[in-house]
Amino acid sequence: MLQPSASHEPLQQFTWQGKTTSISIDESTLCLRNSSKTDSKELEIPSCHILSASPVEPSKKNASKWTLKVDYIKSTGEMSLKTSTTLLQGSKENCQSAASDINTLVKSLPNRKKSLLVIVNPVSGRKKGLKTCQKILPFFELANIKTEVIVTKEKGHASKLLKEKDLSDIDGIVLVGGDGTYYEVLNGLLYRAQVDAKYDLDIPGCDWMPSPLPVGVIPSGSGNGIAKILVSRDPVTAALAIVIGKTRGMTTYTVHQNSGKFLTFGGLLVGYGFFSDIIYKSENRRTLGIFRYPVYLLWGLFNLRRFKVCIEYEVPKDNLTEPSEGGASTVIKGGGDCSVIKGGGDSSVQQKEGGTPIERKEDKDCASDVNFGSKPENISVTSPHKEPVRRKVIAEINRNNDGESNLEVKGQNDAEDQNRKLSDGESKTGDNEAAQSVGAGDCPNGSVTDGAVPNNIPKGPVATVEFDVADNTNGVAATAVSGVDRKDWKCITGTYISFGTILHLFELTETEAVEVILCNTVGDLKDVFRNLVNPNNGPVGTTFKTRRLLLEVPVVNQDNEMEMALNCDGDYIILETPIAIQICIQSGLMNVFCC
Ligand SMILES: Nc1ncnc2c1ncn2[C@@H]1O[C@H](COP(=O)(O)OP(=O)(O)OP(=O)(O)O)[C@@H](O)[C@H]1O
Repeated sequence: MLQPSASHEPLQQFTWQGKTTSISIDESTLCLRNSSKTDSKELEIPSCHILSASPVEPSKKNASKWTLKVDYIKSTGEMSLKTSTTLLQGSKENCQSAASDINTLVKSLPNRKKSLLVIVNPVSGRKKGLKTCQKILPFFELANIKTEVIVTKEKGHASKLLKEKDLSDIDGIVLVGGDGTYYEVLNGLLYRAQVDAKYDLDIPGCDWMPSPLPVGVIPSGSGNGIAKILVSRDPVTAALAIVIGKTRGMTTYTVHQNSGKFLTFGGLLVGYGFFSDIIYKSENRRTLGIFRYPVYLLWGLFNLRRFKVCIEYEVPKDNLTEPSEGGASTVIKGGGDCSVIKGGGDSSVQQKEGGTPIERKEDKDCASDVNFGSKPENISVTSPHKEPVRRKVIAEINRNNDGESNLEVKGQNDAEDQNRKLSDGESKTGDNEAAQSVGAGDCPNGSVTDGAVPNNIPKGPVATVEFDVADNTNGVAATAVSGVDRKDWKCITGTYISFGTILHLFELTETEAVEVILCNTVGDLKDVFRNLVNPNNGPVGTTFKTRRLLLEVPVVNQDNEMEMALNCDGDYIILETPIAIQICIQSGLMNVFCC
């Protein structure tokens, strides 16, 4: 039997387009050469583009020539793949042995998958998931890739399935759906990877285990943002890219509550406000298909909600991107040894003696308070509200002989102290060395938003300290987030109509940093949509890059009802209490088929 040759030795002589032709194949290329001319290549096909080869009997009984049929993938433009076929005539033996050799070689290619689990969302987009699936399955069959098809029965099915199913015989997942289906698959796979590795999901900022299997996306949703970025919105191109088998790592994020409690994985964008309102509201009008987005976009523009937000973010060491100019934000650069700060309309900043100088940029339009604690031990105190309603809480500090402090809340003071408004510039400072973070859970009915544990407390159970506590009904989030080393962090506080990483996640798989876009004008929003179409349009609103951020948002709507949807990819989760959340970004966690 003729073996495929690593040095392009011809397999056999055939007739191709009327010319005597030799065919050779190695790991990189299948090559047809005109035998009469040396070195004249007639057709070259990358080996990974070959679907399969088969010997075809002559249709006429007495005909001696058989046909070698080679099905392969052809690029027909940028991000467009089609199938094509070439036919060669030869003897029965030549056709059979060449077909067998080609198939053996293709099967041994490292990127060629053998068995795929296909998960179909029958309700995504225009409910064409099953039809789309039927359209693409023959390509996998042609490429001798086994498939197992599972049609989801309800929301959450895909995620649950991937958490539980035996996947040992499967070497790739294909989803037929939209961004929400990708979100489910990603959550199922990454959750499973952490559980298998016995990782505790409630530890933000961990180096998570990557997905054990690559994921391919066959677009069948409404927006299909993920499909567009990875390969194409054309299902055939997407399926053929999976056959070729090239993969890459994808940036993903985890969302945690202030306490560290894990909320979700995600891989496309995360946002609240305008974007999540559109997704959340339009969910009830799925019958409109993709048109629900423009309809609710208009609705959203007429019902714009604005949010006072405080974001603290880590500055990536290799990528010190300053927030773009012009945003309604206040930024403290440098992050010297400053401690504390407090609510009220105008912020006050105190710098510790001998600390790194603080440079402050301020936009006068911004009603904001800013604080940035430079040391992990510092309490960082901020309030996203201009005039927060506050309550006092009496807490007792116990300091043991090793200098460790414990804070115990003893209770709130009486009604006359409630709703006390802090005067501008009023501030408390604590010594950096002794200060400790105070979490939301430490206080009844609210979150500590101001205060630091003074250092001059003698050892032993001692002091009583008063903390100002944000009133829950005001929706002020906890700000003293524990357990985060914020040495190289910055803070932006302002009023925004939305927030998101807006697809840029995909572009930044190598740098480990993602772009955060804060929109504070309708013009910014317009630019965001322009960027969705063409991500190279440049910065929008206030833009910065980071790997990790703490986000504090009030979650009340105008009627003082708790309601805030956090939009994660094509899906959302409802936040029901004032919340500070951590978003941690890690590159390369998801392995995805790409072009
Ligand atoms: N069998 C099912 N019945 C009802 N909902 C399902 C089912 N299977 C999956 N889902 C849910 O359907 C929702 C929509 O899916 P998906 O996001 O993929 O489509 P889409 O919203 O049309 O597309 P896109 O997010 O790209 O705009 C997802 O939240 C998913 O969890």
